[in-house]
Amino acid sequence: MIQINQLSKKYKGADTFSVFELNLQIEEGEIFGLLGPNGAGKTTLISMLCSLLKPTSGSFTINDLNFRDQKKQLKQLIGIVPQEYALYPALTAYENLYYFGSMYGLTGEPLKNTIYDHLKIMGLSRFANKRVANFSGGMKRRVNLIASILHNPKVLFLDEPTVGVDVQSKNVIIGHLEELNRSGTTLVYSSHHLNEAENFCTRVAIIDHGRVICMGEPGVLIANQKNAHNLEDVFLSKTGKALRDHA
Ligand SMILES: Nc1ncnc2c1ncn2[C@@H]1O[C@H](COP(=O)(O)OP(=O)(O)OP(=O)(O)O)[C@@H](O)[C@H]1O
Repeated sequence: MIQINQLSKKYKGADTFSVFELNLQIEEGEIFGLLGPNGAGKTTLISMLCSLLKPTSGSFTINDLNFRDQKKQLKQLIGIVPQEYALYPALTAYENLYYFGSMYGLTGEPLKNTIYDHLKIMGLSRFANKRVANFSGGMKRRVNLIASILHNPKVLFLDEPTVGVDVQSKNVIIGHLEELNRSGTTLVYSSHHLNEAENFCTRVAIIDHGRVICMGEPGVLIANQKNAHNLEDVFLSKTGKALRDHA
């Protein structure tokens, strides 16, 4: 369903490629994890797949839609949960969600009902009419997630959806994502939470320096890596222990 062929990105003025000749196939119904150290290229890859960033070379299709000629149809098919909050702090949760829903052509009662349904599942019903500016990080993450799924996307891209949230919010977010997946949404998610990814993902790709260096079901990767007890052990064996500081 997602077919990525030799996809590369070199930012303007950069010396090196952030994503380099990357090939990947993600099947319908998967929960696919993109893992990798800071600067590995996860956000760059997700941004290209969401048509937010133009590839330098290579190609990809989602549900056989080509990113060059069928961008408009492709955007209707996908949802994006960005790493940064894409919310208007001065608006209430409901107003934010109504705005995002209307961007996908949703209106009136159906949109209103969908918003209230999601707010309820996310434990936010009583905050519907409160300004987002006063929300905690976990509440903002949950509103951010709802904003990206109101149009019921076939594929949802999530860039670190549980970063900076408490365990309670994380459980609600992961639970809702699993429910979405059960009802047919393919999830592609990046994270630094390896324990979470180990339990949540059907398959993961470990990315480093813009390339896939290892891919498979978490359990199989752990079983195949000598002395590995969990995905973090596999990750460290594949990517090393050196810090990835850059400025
Ligand atoms: N707008 C940009 N201009 C130039 N270089 C960029 C830009 N955005 C990212 N990069 C570089 O591209 C590389 C990949 O960055 P990217 O943000 O995709 O990594 P990441 O795996 O998402 O990292 P993190 O886990 O820290 O979010 C890094 O070297 C980064 O410095």
